[in-house]
Amino acid sequence: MKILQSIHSISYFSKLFQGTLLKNTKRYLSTRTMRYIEQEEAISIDQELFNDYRFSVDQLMELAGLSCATAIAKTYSMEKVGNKSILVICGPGNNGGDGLVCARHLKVFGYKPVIYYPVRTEKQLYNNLTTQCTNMAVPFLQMLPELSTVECTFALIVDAVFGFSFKPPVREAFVASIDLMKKATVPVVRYVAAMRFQCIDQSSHMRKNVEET
Ligand SMILES: NC(=O)C1=CN([C@@H]2O[C@H](COP(=O)(O)OP(=O)(O)OC[C@H]3O[C@@H](n4cnc5c(N)ncnc54)[C@H](O)[C@@H]3O)[C@@H](O)[C@H]2O)[C@H](O)CC1
Repeated sequence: MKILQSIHSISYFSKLFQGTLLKNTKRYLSTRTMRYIEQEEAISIDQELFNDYRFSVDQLMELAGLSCATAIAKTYSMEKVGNKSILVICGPGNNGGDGLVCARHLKVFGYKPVIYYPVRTEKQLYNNLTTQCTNMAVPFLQMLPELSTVECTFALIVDAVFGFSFKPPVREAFVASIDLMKKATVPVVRYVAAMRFQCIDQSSHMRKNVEET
């Protein structure tokens, strides 16, 4: 299995704080080996960004989505993707919001994102994000495509289903999406947005250590 990663977001944070690194992130930024972080660690980093640094949800979500779209553009050039689309599967929470932002930036970069967003949460933030995608001609699918359709139509899948508020087991509305991502042979892109790490994983939906490339 080949795992690719980008350190774009880490250098972004280094620059942002001009050496005054967040106490929770410091140990990650000081090492060259990246890894997935645990749920509690991700939550505490987010809390620090909100409470100590006074970031807003919109700001963090924009950074997460842009970082993910940037990592995709660096890893999967327009030439590699060719005429194919990118399927962005969005969950009901902020991780899904990150996915909507990612889709919008992918469109700006010249890709053809298509969104599957089966459970919409009625909040102004998400309504605004879906309006932006609609107005930018990013289509929303009413149904999850079949595996065979995914394999021939999409160059990759962006997994923006759950972040750190996920509590197993997966509920009915997302079982098919998770199953599709497990079975698909096209690359599945996912990220740990709280750290703005971009981890691009070509196979399963399970948490793994990230190899350095
Ligand atoms: N904290 C922030 O404001 C930001 C975080 N970012 C990213 O968002 C996620 C955390 O967001 P949150 O909304 O807390 O949670 P999730 O996206 O993980 O989803 C919660 C959502 O999912 C439902 N749910 C939970 N478990 C299940 C399940 N087993 N089956 C089905 N549905 C489930 C739950 O009911 C909620 O509706 C964080 O990881 C970051 O990636 C943003 O980057 C910026 C702001």
